[in-house]
Formats: sequence, structure tokens, C-alpha cells
Amino acid sequence: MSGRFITFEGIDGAGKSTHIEAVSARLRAAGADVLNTREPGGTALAEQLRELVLHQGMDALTEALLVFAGRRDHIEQVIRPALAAGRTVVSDRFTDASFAYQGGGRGLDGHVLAALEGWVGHGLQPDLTIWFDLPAEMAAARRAAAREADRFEQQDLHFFARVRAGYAARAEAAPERFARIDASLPVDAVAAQIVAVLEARGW
Ligand SMILES: Nc1ncnc2c1ncn2[C@@H]1O[C@H](COP(=O)(O)OP(=O)(O)O)[C@@H](O)[C@H]1O
Ligand SMILES: Cc1cn([C@H]2C[C@H](O)[C@@H](COP(=O)(O)OP(=O)(O)O)O2)c(=O)[nH]c1=O
Repeated sequence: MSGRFITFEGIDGAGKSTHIEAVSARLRAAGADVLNTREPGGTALAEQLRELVLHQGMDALTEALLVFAGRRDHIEQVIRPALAAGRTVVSDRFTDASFAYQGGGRGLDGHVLAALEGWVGHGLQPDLTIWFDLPAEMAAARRAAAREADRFEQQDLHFFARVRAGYAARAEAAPERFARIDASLPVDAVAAQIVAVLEARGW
């Protein structure tokens, strides 16, 4: 029996990391064998590519090729075997992030991204994508208070507004897969929305 594949998405500073462990713990308490992973990354090779993507200057297509190369390795080595074994895979980001950041943010052609998605994933899609949505200004204020910026986090508000719009377009195209969370609310209210999404699915 194939396991469930759940992804967390949203612009940097939306609050994903704040909630991912509690969600995993909840799924475990309900009996799931949960594997936590992330992108870019999730394998030794993909973690090396992550370092390049986050810290090395490059054009948008090169960036997309590297994140999809890492994703290919991640899917083959980690995600598919875990799902085949009936495990629940919880990933901090997946392909939607490429459409949002390389597509929306960097302006890369969506057809190129769709082709890469097809080659790399052969139709693999999450069963549920929890999308932390909030205005770019609010996420920037949270980040500024919390940490040093990498290559993406150094981008301006216009960039993050385009990334947000990229996520909105992906959500509109797959409404049954996406659960939009109002991430502008306080932490407790965000957590309550996520619990409601899981309960609605009987998870
Ligand atoms: N709902 C919230 N309201 C206010 N601050 C928040 C909220 N959620 C997270 N934060 C804070 O915002 C910062 C970024 O959150 P984080 O979970 O690291 O975001 P992400 O993983 O999506 O980049 C952290 O300092 C975190 O404590
Ligand atoms: C998966 C993925 C991430 N990214 C970007 C989004 C983030 O800015 C960055 C790293 O993601 P993330 O691990 O969420 O950052 P942090 O650890 O700082 O919270 O990579 C892409 O541009 N394309 C992708 O396909």
C-alpha cells in the first residue's frame, strides 16, 4: 500500500518550520510511520546541490536544473521507496517551490518547469500540500527578526510578491491538493487551521 505524501510550502518566513514537527508528531500519534525530509536536499547529493543553489550566483535556468537534479535524486532514493513501504513522507518544500521561485520569482518559462517536472517525477504529486500564505511584507519582517538571509531571502518584496502569486496559481490549478492556510495569524491560529485540514481528511 502506498503511503501519504505531504508537503509544506510558502514564501520564506511564512512559518513552515514552526509547525512541521508538530504536524509530524500528530501523524505519528495517529499511527503513521513518518519520514521528515526537505528540498532542496533530502539526500547527500541533493544537500550538496542545496549549498550551491542557496549561496552561489547563477542564472534562473541553471538554478532550476540544479533543484530538479536534486529532486530527481530525492525522489528515487528517498521519496518513492518510503511511499512504497507505506510510510508517510512529510517534505519541507517540493516541486511547487520551483514553480513559485524559479517560475514566479525568477520569471522562468512555466513550460520548461512543467517539462522538468514530468521527466523528474513521472506524475508524482503530493497527496496534500499545506500552503502557508501571507503578504510578502509580513514574511520579511518575521525573517528580519529571526535570521541571516541566503540568496533567496536577500530578494526584495517584489520578488516575494511574485513567488506568492506563483503559489496562488499552483493552488488554483490543483484545489483538491492544496490547503491554503492564513499564515498571517498568530501561531496558535495557524496551528488550528492545520489541524482542521488534517481532521477534514480523517488524518
Ligand atoms: N504565526 C506567526 N506569527 C508570528 N511570528 C511567527 C509565526 N510563525 C512563525 N513565526 C516566526 O517567524 C519566523 C519565521 O518562521 P519559520 O517557521 O522559520 O518560517 P519558514 O520555515 O516558513 O521560513 C520565526 O522567527 C518564527 O518564530
Ligand atoms: C525546493 C525549492 C526551494 N527553493 C528555495 C526557496 C527557499 O528560499 C530556499 C531554501 O528553502 P528552505 O529550506 O525553506 O529555507 P530555510 O531553511 O531558510 O527556511 O530554496 C527554490 O528556489 N526552488 C525550489 O524548487
